[in-house]
Amino acid sequence: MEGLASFRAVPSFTSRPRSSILGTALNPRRGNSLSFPSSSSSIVRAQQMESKDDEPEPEKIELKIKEWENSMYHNEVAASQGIRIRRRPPTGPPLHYVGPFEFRLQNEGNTPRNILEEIIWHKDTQVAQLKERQPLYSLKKALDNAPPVRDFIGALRAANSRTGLPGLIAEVKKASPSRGVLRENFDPVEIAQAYEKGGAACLSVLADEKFFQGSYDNMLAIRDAGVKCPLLCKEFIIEAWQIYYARSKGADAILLIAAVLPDLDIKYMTKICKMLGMATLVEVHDEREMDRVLGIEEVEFIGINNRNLETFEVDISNTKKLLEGKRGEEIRKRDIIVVGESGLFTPDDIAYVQEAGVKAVLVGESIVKQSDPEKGVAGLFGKDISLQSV
Ligand SMILES: O=C(O)c1ccccc1NCC(=O)[C@H](O)[C@H](O)COP(=O)(O)O
Repeated sequence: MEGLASFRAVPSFTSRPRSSILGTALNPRRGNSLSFPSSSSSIVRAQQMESKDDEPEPEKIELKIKEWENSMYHNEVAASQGIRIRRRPPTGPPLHYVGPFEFRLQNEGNTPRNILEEIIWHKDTQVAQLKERQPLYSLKKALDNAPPVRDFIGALRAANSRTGLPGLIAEVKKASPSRGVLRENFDPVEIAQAYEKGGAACLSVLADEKFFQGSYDNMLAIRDAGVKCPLLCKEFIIEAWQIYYARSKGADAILLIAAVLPDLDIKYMTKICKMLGMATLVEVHDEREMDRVLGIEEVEFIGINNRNLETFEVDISNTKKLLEGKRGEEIRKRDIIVVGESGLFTPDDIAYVQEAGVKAVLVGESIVKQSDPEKGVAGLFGKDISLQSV
């Protein structure tokens, strides 16, 4: 069950349908025809093969080829579902792929189209390195020593019934690409304890280091300090391996972003989470993503992000828009818990998304920036929602 490679049958070159956007070239090593992305602006460059001494081992070449095939296949499937984020830079087939030639796309370039794509490309490289250090079989063993899983969705439902307000997922976030550093004096445990005292039902802990200055150690430290709120590992998940990793660090829930993951990945990863007793928050931003996600029967927990992760634009009316009409009806019928995410600052904002139909909210900036985050929670809701209050 490790990653996509073993989950899907990787289509062979001969059996794979060749769409009009695919170019072809001869693969002398396999004696058949291969496909690589091409466009009118892409010029394929052929170079002389390096000397024999420079050649990597055949197994490594094979692995690179498989990775590249997978990534091309992923991009095709993703694009057919309207996903614009590419998993890897479109550098073309790996070196030695086609015998004496190295193919490389030129004008497509290695520049990510937006911040989300940049994050995903970085994540892809990072996960590959982490997996080498700790393969899935050893990670699975580590789960025996992981702290027990807590009921994330149950905690949100309980908070919602207790206060009559959306259950709060309070975010432990030092920085973000759109806002820069939010809090200089950042003590994750202190902040988590303050949120809990203030009445947060659950916490979201940023794990990404490069773009959010977060870490898995923060999550573990928060758990070790005795914080009882269930924890969402706020990470950009692209492989099943990351779910096991998050669990080993004490996560009770993970986030899957529909703008990044094809339906089959969402389905597969949701099943893994269920098996591990974890909750899966599936995040959408537009109608198309919402419809895709509602088409996946395993999904029971949906986040509507008011922030466009490609442009950073924030508009809380997005939550209302995606919950109107048939979509809202379906959500209520299936008793799916919806979380309103991002850009929530005032009691009026909370009332607005509650009116739209959310049972929970995910809030970072407005409360993490307060000198006293416990009071920040009360300020956000316009009243004390701590356990002592009700
Ligand atoms: O916040 C960003 O700049 C960002 C950029 C790229 C990908 C994700 C990003 N943020 C994740 C989130 O949506 C928020 O951390 C979360 O919903 C809380 O939002 P806020 O209350 O506005 O801090």
